[in-house]
Amino acid sequence: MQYYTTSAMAASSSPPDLSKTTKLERYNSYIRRVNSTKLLAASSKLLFRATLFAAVILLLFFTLNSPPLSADNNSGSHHGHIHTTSNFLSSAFYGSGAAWEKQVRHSSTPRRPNGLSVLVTGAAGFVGTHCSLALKKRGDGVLGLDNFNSYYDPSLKRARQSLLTKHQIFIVEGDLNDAELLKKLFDIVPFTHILHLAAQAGVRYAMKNPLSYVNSNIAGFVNLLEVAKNADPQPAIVWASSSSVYGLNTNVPFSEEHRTDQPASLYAATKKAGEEIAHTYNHIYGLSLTGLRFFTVYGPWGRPDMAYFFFTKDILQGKPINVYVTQDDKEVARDFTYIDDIVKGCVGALDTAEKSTGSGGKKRGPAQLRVYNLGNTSPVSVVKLVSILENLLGVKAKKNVIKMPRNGDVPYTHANVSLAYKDFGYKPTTDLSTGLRKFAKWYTSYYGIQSKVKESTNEKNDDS
Ligand SMILES: O=C(O)[C@H]1O[C@H](OP(=O)(O)OP(=O)(O)OC[C@H]2O[C@@H](n3ccc(=O)[nH]c3=O)[C@H](O)[C@@H]2O)[C@H](O)[C@@H](O)[C@H]1O
Repeated sequence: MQYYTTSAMAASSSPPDLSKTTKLERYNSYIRRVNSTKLLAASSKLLFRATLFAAVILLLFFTLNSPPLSADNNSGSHHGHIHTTSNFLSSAFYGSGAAWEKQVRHSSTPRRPNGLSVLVTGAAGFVGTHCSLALKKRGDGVLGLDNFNSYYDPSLKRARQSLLTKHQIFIVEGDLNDAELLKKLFDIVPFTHILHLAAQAGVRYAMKNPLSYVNSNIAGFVNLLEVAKNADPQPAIVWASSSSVYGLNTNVPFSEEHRTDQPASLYAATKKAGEEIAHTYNHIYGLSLTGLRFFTVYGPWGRPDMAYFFFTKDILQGKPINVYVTQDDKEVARDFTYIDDIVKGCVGALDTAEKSTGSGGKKRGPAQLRVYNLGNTSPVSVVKLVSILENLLGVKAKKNVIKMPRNGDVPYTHANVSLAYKDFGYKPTTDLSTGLRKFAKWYTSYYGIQSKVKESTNEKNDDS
């Protein structure tokens, strides 16, 4: 517009023609009017869009701040989707509402004198759920953290969450690698302890998705330790290592001073890395750290990726199962450990954990660093496990006995637990038949299966 005016004036060499000037002025004023109308229309469009955007954000904010959904949704894939969204939004929105903060505080507050205030990572997992309930029952404050990933059916995790909600335990939906979210939690609550159970579990899956192990068991753990070391007060940390760190060790029963430098799977290697990382954070920052080497934990609300669980499912559905034997046709065996015994071990470790000595990222003195076996001290072969299940379920299994593939599995585990016994009275009391009966009862009731679990078997005394 400016160009038109200037060039028109510059082109005129004769005396100014007033009628032309007036026309020009009229034209200019017309153009200005048109422009200002356009501007008004554009800005009201912009205003409308901005309002719409703000409304969507507010809607999201309130949706994410509402209390956890009851957990009876059976659609696994949906949960996978929710998980992605809330991870993305967790620190920006989920962790900033007043209602959300109130839930976090309420859940973490102990209800007994000198009660602990524990952040349980992996709270919607198998061991996490049981430990959270046990701690809450005795009056400790418990806040859960879980990313509800879809490694196995997330509807089972939602059902566990529902159980925890009934007991006033709140689970924050977020990822270990979300440092902002973790910091926020420590800003709100001065946790005395972390029970760190979130991990990428499973020995064989490590060949399919190796990076998920690095992401959760190494990066996630370091992220948690970074936040914990900067917290003031620093919490004491008890965390899940694994029997798999013994790898190819043939010295039995496995004792804490045996070698653990021959992992047979990437899973084992990441758990072993966790133990070394724990040493570093203890050494530099004075964090109190206790690693618990769990031996093949089983029981009600268990993990569907574990053999006892999917054997039960397949036996009941009449599907064949693969029973591994070693390359020289020997039976493969595990020191299967019942969940209630593991819970007692976790609580014992928490109760005897000394305080961290540092604060705000600075060490003030030497701190406690411990590692314990938590097993059953009584290995049982997989062949025997299957026969107990057949007996309990009253169904004959279709067994394919095959040589163990090269998948990271080790042939045998057996725990020596005298150290845990000495330090916090750990003493496993549930044999495999008793524990599997409890599992089978839960399984049939949870999945609504008519099959009646036998009240007693003759297996009780021949497990070992
Ligand atoms: O103690 C641990 O630290 C680990 O315990 C658990 O690993 P594992 O002891 O390997 O349990 P699990 O997979 O149930 O296999 C049981 C047995 O069945 C055999 N097995 C398995 C599959 C199959 O198809 N056939 C079979 O014979 C198999 O060879 C094995 O002998 C946890 O999953 C792991 O997260 C970790 O915590």
